[in-house]
Amino acid sequence: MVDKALAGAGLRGQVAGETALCTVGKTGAGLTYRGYDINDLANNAQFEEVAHLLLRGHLPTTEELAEYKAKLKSMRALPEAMKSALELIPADAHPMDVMRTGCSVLGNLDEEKDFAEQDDKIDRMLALFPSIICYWYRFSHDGVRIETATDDDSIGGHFLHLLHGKAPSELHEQVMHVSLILYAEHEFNASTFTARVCASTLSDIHSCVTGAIGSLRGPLHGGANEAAMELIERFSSPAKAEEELMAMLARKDKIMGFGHAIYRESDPRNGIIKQWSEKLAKEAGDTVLYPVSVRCEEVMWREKKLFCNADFFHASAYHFMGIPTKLFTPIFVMSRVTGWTAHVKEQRANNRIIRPSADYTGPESAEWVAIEDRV
Ligand SMILES: CC(=O)SCCNC(=O)CCNC(=O)[C@H](O)C(C)(C)COP(=O)(O)OP(=O)(O)OC[C@H]1O[C@@H](n2cnc3c(N)ncnc32)[C@H](O)[C@@H]1OP(=O)(O)O
Ligand SMILES: O=C([O-])CC(=O)C(=O)O
Repeated sequence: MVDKALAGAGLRGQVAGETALCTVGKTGAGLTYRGYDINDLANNAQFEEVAHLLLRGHLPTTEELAEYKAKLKSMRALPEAMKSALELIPADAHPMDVMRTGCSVLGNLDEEKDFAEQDDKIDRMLALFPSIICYWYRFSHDGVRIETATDDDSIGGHFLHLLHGKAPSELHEQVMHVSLILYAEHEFNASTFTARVCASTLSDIHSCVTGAIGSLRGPLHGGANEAAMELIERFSSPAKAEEELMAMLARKDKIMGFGHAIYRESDPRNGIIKQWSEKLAKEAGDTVLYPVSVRCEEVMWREKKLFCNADFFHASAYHFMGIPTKLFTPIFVMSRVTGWTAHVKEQRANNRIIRPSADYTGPESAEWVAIEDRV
């Protein structure tokens, strides 16, 4: 990959603040949340433990985890006014717009009146986001009004249960834990920075998260997992994938799910989700999608030294669990809400309004022309 100078466009390489939450690429390819290596977290933890780590500052004890999960579980029911709002959104709406609207509506129904309420508001968003997307999806696509107050043990299990109308297998619930852990936090990425800028004006927590959802929606950020799926499902075999990818590269097309703003040689989340995707492929009896994905990875590295980021193998993994492509990025929201809000808390605890400067490139001075004299 071209080793661009870490300066200039896109604020690359510039330190824009401090955080105790996460390091990205500090030791080469590493990723840590509050000092814990991502491999240890993904291999051993449940997503709720990681949420507790990010939001409460430490890994929970058994009692703390049980209490935290019970609290989240008790908050899964949607308010009637939220259901009415979701029922107004058409089936062809973009699910990330549904998430954005759902979050904003929640800000009206459950306003954060004081920062002392932040933890409760955050927990409610964490508990409600799967309910919001699944209620809208099932109502608009299947014409059913689902009950969202399930007794599922985990957020990922709850999501799959609401989506498919039945409790998930152990394997699928486990993959959801891993996926939600991998997506939970990533330092000053675009959507988190959006949340921090909003927080720096002392705005409310729902505004911070609503803005962050908008930033995550784009295909250069969270939207890449859906774009990656749309790419790989076009290929009927690894050979076909190679042929078409070579043509895309010759056209200088951007290949979604590859490359990264900070990592230079690999994304540590890729190897983890790739392994789970392979397991799911075996379970599903897949002989095309996973081999196609592997060939894409090989070709991109061979030709361009571009590597898969967190999004690429998430596409096939989610697909094997029967998740519709358009719900991929909303799952990212269900996870990253922990990172976003941990950053909002951090920003609030040591705040100064974020307001950088710009190099002016416009005209030096312009002479006023009355409207009737303008051409
Ligand atoms: C969870 C996440 O948000 S991870 C990111 C998800 N996004 C994607 O997968 C979208 C595809 N990837 C990209 O667009 C980019 O790699 C980004 C947005 C992630 C990073 O952008 P940048 O920091 O500008 O990339 P970087 O400086 O490393 O790019 C170096 C060169 O490689 C090229 N390049 C980078 N990624 C790709 C790609 N996926 N396909 C083709 N070429 C690429 C760039 O065009 C650039 O070439 P140039 O110097 O001729 O303009
Ligand atoms: O850090 C970034 O720029 C994007 C990313 O991988 C993430 O937000 O998970």
